[in-house]
Amino acid sequence: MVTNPLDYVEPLGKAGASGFTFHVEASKDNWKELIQRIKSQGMKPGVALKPGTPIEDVYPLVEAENPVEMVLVMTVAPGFGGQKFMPEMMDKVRILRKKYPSLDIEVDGGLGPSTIDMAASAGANCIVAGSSVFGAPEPAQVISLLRNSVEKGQQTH
Ligand SMILES: O=C(CO)[C@@H](O)[C@H](O)COP(=O)(O)O
Repeated sequence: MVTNPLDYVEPLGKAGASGFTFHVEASKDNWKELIQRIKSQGMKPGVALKPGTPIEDVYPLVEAENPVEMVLVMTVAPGFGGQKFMPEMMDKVRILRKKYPSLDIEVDGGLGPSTIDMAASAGANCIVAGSSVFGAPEPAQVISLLRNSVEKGQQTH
């Protein structure tokens, strides 16, 4: 998480990033400008929210005339890898999936073989996984397992 996301849009666009996700908590006054600039750099805009932030805070950004295309539900406090997954965040994912059936919904923090089914069945279709993949003896196997769980979850939504 950065506090001044606007400063990073152009550098990341020029570096070739395909997406740019900013925190709703850090963009209360300039999210419309951020989305416009992200798209003008050819990137897909997403908005993230911290565990303590109500899900309603992202609705205006999803329903805007020029909307974000992904919502990232943080399942740990932003800061570092290796934290414990917060299952109570799945309520946010379920609410979003019901309200926006075709929206990309990402989860980030503590995702791995023991938690992926909770996220996938709640409706998440994009997964950020750090330690469960990079700490695995066979990272490809963990990635396959995560992917299979999400594909299975998608069939029920
Ligand atoms: O950057 C963050 C949290 O700030 C996350 O992207 C975590 O780094 C994910 O790591 P794991 O929880 O999967 O280890």
